[in-house]
Amino acid sequence: MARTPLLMGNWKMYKTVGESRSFAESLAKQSAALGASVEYAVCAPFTTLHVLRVMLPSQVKIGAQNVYPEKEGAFTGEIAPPMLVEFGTQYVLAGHSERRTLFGETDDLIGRKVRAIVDHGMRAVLCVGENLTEKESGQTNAVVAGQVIAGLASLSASQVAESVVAYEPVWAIGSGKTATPEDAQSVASEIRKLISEKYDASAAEKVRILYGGSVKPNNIASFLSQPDIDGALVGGASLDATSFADMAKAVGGAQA
Ligand SMILES: O=C(CO)COP(=O)(O)O
Repeated sequence: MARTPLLMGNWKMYKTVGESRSFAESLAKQSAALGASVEYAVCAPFTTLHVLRVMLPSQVKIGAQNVYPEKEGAFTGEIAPPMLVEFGTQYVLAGHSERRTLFGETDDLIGRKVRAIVDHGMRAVLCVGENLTEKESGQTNAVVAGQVIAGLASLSASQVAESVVAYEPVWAIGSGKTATPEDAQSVASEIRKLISEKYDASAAEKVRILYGGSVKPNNIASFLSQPDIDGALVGGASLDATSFADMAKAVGGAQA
């Protein structure tokens, strides 16, 4: 069964409401680039979700970059899953490497976030990836496997099937260096094999695996043309509407 490709932007801590409005207006003018065979989403700062929901072309879904794994409570500064649902949020990132390294998120907390996202009817995008030291010491597959197992631990096979795993080597994020498409494919294939072993063949067949790390309009097709890579999670190159539209065109081409 064919998996629908997913082009997902991660805006990180960029864009005010005014800047988000400009992005949405510009992308709306280029919406012919958003082909029907691909799914699109933008994971934006909480403060911009409303304006994006109202103004983005309807093909582009709304995603959040973080969530706290409780329904409500005395957790100053945090955002609860029902608050995201109310905005029409369909995807939520969990375990981005910046959250793991800058904010000390553990595999245990990330697993609880994934569970909370799914429990509230949204789709989790579990981010995994090795750092440079781990890559150079040949630990990539072991590190990624540990993060995948812990992140998805509380989900059933059918919930895993509906989720997304984003393989983002830490050394490739914002560095201008990418994994080779072949290396990214090899890790994606290992992730799929692991999910087949831990859950079942159907979950492995259905779960979407994205590559992230210095993806640009001129290299995205080389990743999407790999058999186990179903899309891209894009930081810097997703901030500009024309660049987003160019990637949409390239993804449509790669899947044609
Ligand atoms: O971290 C990323 C997406 O989540 C990747 O960022 P860049 O595309 O800017 O390298």
